[in-house]
Amino acid sequence: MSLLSVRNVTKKFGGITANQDVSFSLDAGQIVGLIGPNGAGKTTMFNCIAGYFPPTAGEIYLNDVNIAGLSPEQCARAGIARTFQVARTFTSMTALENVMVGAFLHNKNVRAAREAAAELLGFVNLGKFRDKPAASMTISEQRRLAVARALAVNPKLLLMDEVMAGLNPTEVKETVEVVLKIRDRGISCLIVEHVLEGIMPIANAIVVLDYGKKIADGTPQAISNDPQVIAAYLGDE
Ligand SMILES: Nc1ncnc2c1ncn2[C@@H]1O[C@H](COP(=O)(O)OP(=O)(O)OP(=O)(O)O)[C@@H](O)[C@H]1O
Repeated sequence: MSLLSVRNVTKKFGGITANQDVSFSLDAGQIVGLIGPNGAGKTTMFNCIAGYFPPTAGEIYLNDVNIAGLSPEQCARAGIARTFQVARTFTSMTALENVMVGAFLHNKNVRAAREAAAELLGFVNLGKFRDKPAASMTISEQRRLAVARALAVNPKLLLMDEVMAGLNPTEVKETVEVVLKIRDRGISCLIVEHVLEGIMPIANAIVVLDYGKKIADGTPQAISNDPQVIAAYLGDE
């Protein structure tokens, strides 16, 4: 059985159809990339999966539970965590405190939350920032901090929205290594990304959206050779 199964999801905002009859699935232990041109509906799909918007139609199964229409907190408790396109770090708080915010979802004990947060900071290679304000970190470091905070809710599935955008090649490599470590920890990853050199080498599958519709779904190699994908997206890279 798939971990995540998106079934015929449509999301409309008034007259705009941001997602139209989109279906795809992701198995446990997989990294799946969600790509497509600006405005294709990628973030909207994330928002539907993570409970920020109810889909207008369709179902979203996490294992055998239909989570479509649940609140963000209910989705988080069901096992879905996410990062945002613009990293929402609390800049005046320390790195450790930022991650503790996530840990408190399951752990009301401050000491246990602090220990879990410290472990996760080390996991994303930010241990040295533990007691430093998030404002002192680079964009790349703040994105990994947001990843650590999302991991602190103990997800089965992590949704990452453009964590590699605007990073230099070294930073992209560091982020890719963290994504692989997350997968190796048993957490599946669904990643919206325009940085194809980051996502293509590590994804089990790529789902391509264009004008709200799914136009392709397959291995990175199959997607790279798909004429419709090249015309809609890869052609103008
Ligand atoms: N809250 C909203 N209200 C109205 N329209 C919205 C809302 N969110 C998204 N849209 C519209 O839905 C469409 C899809 O947008 P979305 O942000 O999901 O695309 P995207 O693929 O994530 O784009 P990008 O790569 O630029 O982030 C766009 O036409 C957008 O204007």
